[in-house]
Amino acid sequence: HSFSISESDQFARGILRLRRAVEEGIKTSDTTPSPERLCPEGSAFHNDTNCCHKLLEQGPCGELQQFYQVSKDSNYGICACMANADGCNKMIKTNRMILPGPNSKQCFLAFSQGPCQVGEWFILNLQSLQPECQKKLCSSEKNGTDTKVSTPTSPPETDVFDFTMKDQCYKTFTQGPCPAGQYVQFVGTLSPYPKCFRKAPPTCFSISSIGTSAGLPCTAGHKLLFFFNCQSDEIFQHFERVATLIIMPHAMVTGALKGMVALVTGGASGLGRATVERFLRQGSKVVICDIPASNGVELATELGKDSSIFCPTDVSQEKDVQAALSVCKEKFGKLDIVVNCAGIAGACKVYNFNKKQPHLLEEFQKMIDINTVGTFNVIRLSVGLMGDNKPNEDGQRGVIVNIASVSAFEGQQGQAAYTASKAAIVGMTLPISRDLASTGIRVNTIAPGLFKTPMLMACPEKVQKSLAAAVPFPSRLGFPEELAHLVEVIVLNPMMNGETVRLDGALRMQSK
Ligand SMILES: NC(=O)C1=CN([C@@H]2O[C@H](COP(=O)(O)OP(=O)(O)OC[C@H]3O[C@@H](n4cnc5c(N)ncnc54)[C@H](O)[C@@H]3O)[C@@H](O)[C@H]2O)C=CC1
Ligand SMILES: C[C@]12CCC(=O)C=C1CC[C@@H]1[C@@H]2[C@@H](O)C[C@@]2(C)[C@H]1CC[C@]2(O)C(=O)C=O
Repeated sequence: HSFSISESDQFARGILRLRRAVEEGIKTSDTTPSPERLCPEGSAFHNDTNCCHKLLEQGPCGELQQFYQVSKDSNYGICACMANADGCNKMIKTNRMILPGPNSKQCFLAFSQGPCQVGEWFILNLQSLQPECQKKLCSSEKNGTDTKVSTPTSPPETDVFDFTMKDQCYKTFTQGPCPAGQYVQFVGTLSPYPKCFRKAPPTCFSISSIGTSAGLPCTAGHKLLFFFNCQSDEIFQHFERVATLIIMPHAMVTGALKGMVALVTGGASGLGRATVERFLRQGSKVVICDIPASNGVELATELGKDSSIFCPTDVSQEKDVQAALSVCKEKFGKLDIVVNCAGIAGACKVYNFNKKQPHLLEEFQKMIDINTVGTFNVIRLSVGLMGDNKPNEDGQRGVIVNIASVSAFEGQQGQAAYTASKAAIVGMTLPISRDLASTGIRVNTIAPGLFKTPMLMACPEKVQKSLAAAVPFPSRLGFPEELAHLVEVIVLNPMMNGETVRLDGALRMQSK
C-alpha cells in the first residue's frame, strides 16, 4: 500500500494513521515519505507525541511551540514546550531550560502543562535541571544550599514581552500561560510572552482580529477572538463564549464602513459605545454625542483623536445638536450615518395607592423629552447635513438607525413613560422614512430586548437574573456587540427601510 496524505490541517491525524499502518505490519511503498517529511512547512515532527507541531517564531527556546517564563526578580527562565498540535492531544513536556546564573534554586508557578501541574509551584535546580513539584507555595525557608527562593504571594509576573500586536488584555479561560481566571496582557512585537494580572489593568485594550490556538491560551483547534477594549467583564465573558463557539462571524472585521462618517448619540456607554467601537473597527469616523457628565472625553481619547471626537450633547436641545453637527462637518467633512442610542429608563407606576401619589408629570415629560423628542431632534437636524452628500449608485445619501425597545410592544408594570417614549420612536420610523425617501435617506429602528449595559445593570441583580432567564434562546442578556452588529447590518443593506426589527432572543416581556 502507498499512502497519499494531503498537507491539510488534518495532517496530524494522517501521520497517526500512517504510523498505525506501519505498526500493523502493512508495508509502505518505498516512495512513502517518512513521517518527518510529511510535516507541512512551518511544523516539525515530534516523536514524543507522534504529531507535527506548528513552529512559532523563533524565541529564546528554540524550534517548537513554546512559552518562555522568566521570574520577576531574575533572569532565570524555563522553556516549556507545550505544543498541542491539531488532532494531537499529548503535550510535549518541558525539556529545556535556560538558566544563565549561578547554582540556584528558585520557585516558579507552573502556569502551563509542564513537568508540574498547573497551579503548582516548582523549584528549579540547576544541577539536575529537573524541577521538583511542590504542592505548597514556596515559603521563605531556604531550600537546599543555594538560596534564592522567592516568596511569591501571587504568580510571578513575566517581565519580557514580545508580541506582534498592540497592547491587549484578556482573561484566560483555559489553562494558558496564565492560570484560568487571571488576565493576560500581551505587549510588544514578536511572540506570545504574557504578563499575568490578577485583575485587568485600568485601561487595556485593543486589537480586533481572530487568532488561533497557536501559542495562545485557547485549546487546540479553537479560535480566539480579540476585541477592542477589554475594560469590562462583559467583554471577557464574550471571550469565553468565543472559545466554546469557536467562531463568531459577527465579530469579523471587514472594513465595511471605510470612509463613512457616523454620529452616535449616547455613544459613551452601553449600546452606543459598542456601536462607536464597532464602527471605528470597520473603518468609519465617529462623532460621539453624550451628556457632558459622561466619560466621552476619555473615550474619544482612548479610541483615537483622528477618527473620533466627543461632543457634549443633550439630544433634546437644538443648540447642542447643531453644535455637534458643526463639529462633524468641520472635522470629518460630512455625515453618512446617525445612530440614536441616547436614552434613559426608570420604573414608576401610574398611581401609588399606598402613598396616594400619582406618577410625577415631570418624570413622564422628561422621559419623552430625552427618548422621543431627543431622537426626533437629532433626526430632523442631521438630515440637513446628510442631504448634502453625493448620492451613491442607489441614490442613497445616508442612513439613520434608532434604538427603541421591546417595551414599545410589551411594556411592563411601571413602564408607562418608558414604553410611551419608545413606542413613539417605533411609530415615527415609517413616516420619517417616507419623508426622506426622495432624498435617499433610510430610517430604521431596532427594538432591543435585554442587553448587558449600565442601564440594565442598574436593576437589582435578582431582577437581572430573572429577566435573563425569561429569554427563550439564548437564555442570557445580549452583548452590546451583538446590537452593534445589527446596526451595521442595517446600515449596509440598501433595501432595509422604514422597519423596526426586534433583537431579543424571542423574549416577550411579561407584565412584571
Ligand atoms: N440595555 C437594555 O437592555 C436596553 C436598552 N435600550 C435602549 O438602548 C439605548 C441605550 O441604552 P444602554 O446602552 O442600555 O444604556 P446606557 O445608560 O449605558 O447608555 C445610555 C447613554 O445615553 C446617554 N444619555 C442619556 N441622556 C442623554 C441626553 N439627554 N443626551 C445625550 N445622551 C444622553 C447616557 O449618558 C448614556 O451614556 C437607550 O435608548 C435604551 O432605552 C432598549 C432596550 C433594552
Ligand atoms: C422595569 C425594569 C425591571 C424591573 C426593575 O427592577 C427595574 C427596571 C428598570 C429598567 C427596565 C427594567 C425592564 O423593564 C427592562 C427595561 C425596560 C429596563 C430598561 C431597559 C429595558 O431593559 C428595556 O428596554 C428592555 O426592553
